[in-house]
Amino acid sequence: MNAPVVSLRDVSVGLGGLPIVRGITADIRPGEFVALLGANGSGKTTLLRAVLGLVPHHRGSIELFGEPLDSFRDWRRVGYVPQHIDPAMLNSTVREVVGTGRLPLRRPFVPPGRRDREAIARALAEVDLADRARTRISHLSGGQRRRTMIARALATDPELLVMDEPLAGVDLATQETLAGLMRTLTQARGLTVLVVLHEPGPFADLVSRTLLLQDGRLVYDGAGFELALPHEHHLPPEHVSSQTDWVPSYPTSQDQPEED
Ligand SMILES: Nc1ncnc2c1ncn2[C@@H]1O[C@H](COP(=O)(O)OP(=O)(O)OP(=O)(O)O)[C@@H](O)[C@H]1O
Repeated sequence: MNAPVVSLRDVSVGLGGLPIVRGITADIRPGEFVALLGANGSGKTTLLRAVLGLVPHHRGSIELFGEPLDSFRDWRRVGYVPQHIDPAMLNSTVREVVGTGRLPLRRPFVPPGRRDREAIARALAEVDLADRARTRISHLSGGQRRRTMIARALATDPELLVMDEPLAGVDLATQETLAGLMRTLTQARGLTVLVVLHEPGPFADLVSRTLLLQDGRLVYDGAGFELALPHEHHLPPEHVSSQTDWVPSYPTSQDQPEED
């Protein structure tokens, strides 16, 4: 069996002094299309950001492509589609934004080379935005902005695509377009996908596996979308994180010196 693309062992994340993600253990293998589901505030985005090293985990271990996250440097292999486009990008053109996806492969302040331009053109063509390359982001529809960010994530030819709620805030027709796009991309590129979704929508057919979070804990890990009411625990007890001994590794109010 192939080595996992993402390996999580007893991963816990705390934010602002509160435990947000609690004792997650899961492997994501090459070619899987994994949906991370859960109610608002269940910790989906936080877990995604921990996998990308954007927030620290306080317990457990994370590996990408068999490499511990701390020493992982090959970010070319990972494409990230955040939920929101950075407002600082609104004045930039589609091509410029997609070009920022090449930064893991470029030297700072050096203009894009031939390979960069080819990769950007390929990514734009794949998301059907080649004719919008010079358009400013502020002039795009919601669906076009999503496709721009997907192209940006594809610009390094990643093996793992991580997406945060790509279906949120766009109409059903756009959701279906995005699902069709993902179907083509996963087949053409053999991508492994980890995607946060609120509900399956048009992605349901694509998803090969669902991880369901409830209050930061993994309460379901199974095939497809045959769900799984959020309050039900579907994992055998030994796989469900209890996390009774969770201790934040940063100062709490009890650690503060008392004021006179
Ligand atoms: N920087 C932070 N400091 C403190 N708490 C935070 C911080 N960021 C997020 N949280 C809290 O962590 C919890 C989980 O947030 P997270 O965004 O991971 O959930 P989610 O499952 O992605 O939710 P949603 O579906 O609403 O996006 C929420 O209660 C949120 O308020």
